[in-house]
Amino acid sequence: MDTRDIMIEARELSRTFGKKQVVDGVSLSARRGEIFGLLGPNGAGKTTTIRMLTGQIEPSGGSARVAGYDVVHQRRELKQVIGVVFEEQNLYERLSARLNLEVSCWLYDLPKTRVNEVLDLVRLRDRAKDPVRTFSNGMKQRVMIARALLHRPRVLFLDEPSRGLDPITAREVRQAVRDLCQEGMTILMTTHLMEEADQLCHRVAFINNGHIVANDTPRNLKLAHGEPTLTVTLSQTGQDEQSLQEQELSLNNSTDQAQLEAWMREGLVRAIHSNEASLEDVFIQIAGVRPA
Ligand SMILES: Nc1ncnc2c1ncn2[C@@H]1O[C@H](COP(=O)(O)OP(=O)(O)OP(=O)(O)O)[C@@H](O)[C@H]1O
Repeated sequence: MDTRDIMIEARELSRTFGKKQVVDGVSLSARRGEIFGLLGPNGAGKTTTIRMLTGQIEPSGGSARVAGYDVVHQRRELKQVIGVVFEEQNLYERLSARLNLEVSCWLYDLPKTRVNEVLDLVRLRDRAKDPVRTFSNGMKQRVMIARALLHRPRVLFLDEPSRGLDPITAREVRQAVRDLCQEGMTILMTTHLMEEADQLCHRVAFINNGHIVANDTPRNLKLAHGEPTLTVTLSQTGQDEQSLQEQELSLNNSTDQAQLEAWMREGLVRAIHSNEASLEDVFIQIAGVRPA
């Protein structure tokens, strides 16, 4: 792989606040066009890691480069190639989406011609004239993403992009993230929603107590650590369809395997469905705690 394709690279990144070690030796890398998910429970160190990678706070140890720039020594260059969207919404509610973006263009000396392009990227061009206060939370989140894209960043950092959103608006935001990735953007996002990460991220790192405890594709993690199960639909001898019942069996458990063989021999099995382990199951198995 061409090393120029590595857009985010952290090596043994650490951060203490007072005596508290909040991030402890985090190493990770993300390639161009990849959506990388940093997953973990509250207080795990996700936001602190993003704040270091975006040059907002200095690491206490280790190093990191984003789009080739050192996050401590090349902060000015770094700011020009990254976009950052944090959780709190800080839009001008009374102004239209377009005006919100134009104000940012004016503040940062960017061409206003870019506004239509970013509105298209987040699929909000048709609502551009409406005041932001009339938008759903998902639409507001997309305006914030649009604003972070005005200066054509190469790497986008999203902290909990769907926190507090209902499932439909969260889906709109996920679609916007996918669209950006199609355009070649590298995205690092934090989330404690395992299903969201599973659907969206090419690669995820589990972080717990400031440590990365796993780092791989969601599929590999589920294959390596997840316990697949079977849902078996049974009918009891001499009874009709009404008395069907479902049982869940583990594929890695010899007692369950013997049970399934016995049911098959007795002709009780009506249907079998296989269930893949969820990323949440894997997280609990590896980290020993729930992700949220
Ligand atoms: N400026 C600070 N001063 C002192 N402690 C801090 C500071 N910022 C974060 N912390 C502490 O560091 C730990 C990790 O916080 P961080 O915000 O990185 O976690 P997180 O994984 O993003 O959690 P959440 O999902 O709740 O946002 C927490 O215990 C937090 O209280």
